[in-house]
Amino acid sequence: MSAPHDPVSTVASQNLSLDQLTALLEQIFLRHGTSGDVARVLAQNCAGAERDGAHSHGVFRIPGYVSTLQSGWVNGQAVPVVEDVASGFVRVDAGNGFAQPALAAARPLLVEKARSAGIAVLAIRNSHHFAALWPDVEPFAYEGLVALSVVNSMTCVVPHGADRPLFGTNPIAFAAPRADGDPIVFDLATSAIAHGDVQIAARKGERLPPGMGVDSLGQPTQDPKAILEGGALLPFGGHKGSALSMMVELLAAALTGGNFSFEFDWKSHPGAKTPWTGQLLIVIDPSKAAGQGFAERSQELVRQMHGVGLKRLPGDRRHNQRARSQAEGIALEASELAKLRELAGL
Ligand SMILES: NC(=O)C1=CN([C@@H]2O[C@H](COP(=O)(O)OP(=O)(O)OC[C@H]3O[C@@H](n4cnc5c(N)ncnc54)[C@H](OP(=O)(O)O)[C@@H]3O)[C@@H](O)[C@H]2O)C=CC1
Ligand SMILES: O=C(O)C1=NCCCC1
Repeated sequence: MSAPHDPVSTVASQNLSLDQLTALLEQIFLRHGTSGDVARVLAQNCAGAERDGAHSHGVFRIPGYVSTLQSGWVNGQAVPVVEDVASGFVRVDAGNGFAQPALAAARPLLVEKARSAGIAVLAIRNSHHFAALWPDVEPFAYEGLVALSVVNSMTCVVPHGADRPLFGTNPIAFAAPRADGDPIVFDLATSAIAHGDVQIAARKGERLPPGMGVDSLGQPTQDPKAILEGGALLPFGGHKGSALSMMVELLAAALTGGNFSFEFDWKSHPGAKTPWTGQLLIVIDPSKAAGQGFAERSQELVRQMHGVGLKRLPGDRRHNQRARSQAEGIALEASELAKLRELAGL
């Protein structure tokens, strides 16, 4: 591991390769009771998020993973049970384990079904998702498939027109191949801001932009601590984001057999940090569609978007950061790296 000094800020940082960071995180997961399979999948996911500059769901989340594992809230040894239920439908019971190993276990069958039927659904229940959602969909697009996924989280968002929280931050991620470039990918919370970004702002002592959340009295606030301590978030885009959040609850929980965001009680389980919910994926094989090749059509859309002055597509920032991380390594603050090494028992 090299140990350069960040020339811009006064914070010392160290740069790790993706393999080095993945190995370190894998060691942490193993040390805190996960199986080898679970450790590998979670470490790759989390290191990939950090590499792409998705900081709210990168190594920032590791203490939360450790806490939730130590508390016994989640089963780090769970073996997902995959059920082949219909020509276009796969179900997985994640066994109170993490969602990503459940997806990994079901993935070959899901892809086989999507390619033969043109479309396939994966319904994951009894699962914990503590990560960014784009890593779950992006790989499908690199294989020429279109993928959409939703996952619900924990009650902290006030539905539009209501006065108390009910929904989770409920992200939606979408990935589609294009002919000439990285896939088109977006991944967004249906809350005005992700819960992780509120935690990061609180930690840094920063105020939030207006319109993100309310305090414990339901009054608008820009103080992240007031949102975290008895307050709540708002959906993005008023009634529109609220409707999407409701849809996520229906697809990720009602359709999968998982918990709604309001249905699990982690307050009586000290140390629990991970929402115990469900996840839905829809995978489409665009080669079954009519007309010109899908990837060429999506490339044409991108060309037209650039033609009207668009500079940044969703995913561009991540891919630029990925290229930087590949060239220079993944920069971690020295104190952050020291904490990870301690958790790994080094
Ligand atoms: N597991 C869970 O339960 C939850 C996870 N999350 C995760 O939190 C993460 C952050 O979510 P959120 O804060 O909503 O994400 P952002 O608002 O930062 O970004 C949402 C999407 O919009 C794109 N984007 C952002 N700004 C621009 C711009 N100016 N022009 C064009 N595109 C833009 C991003 O691309 P780019 O990435 O390239 O910036 C991204 O695809 C997500 O990964 C989400 O999955 C959130 C809630 C719950
Ligand atoms: O940032 C969020 O919002 C969440 N991320 C991980 C799971 C809980 C909600």
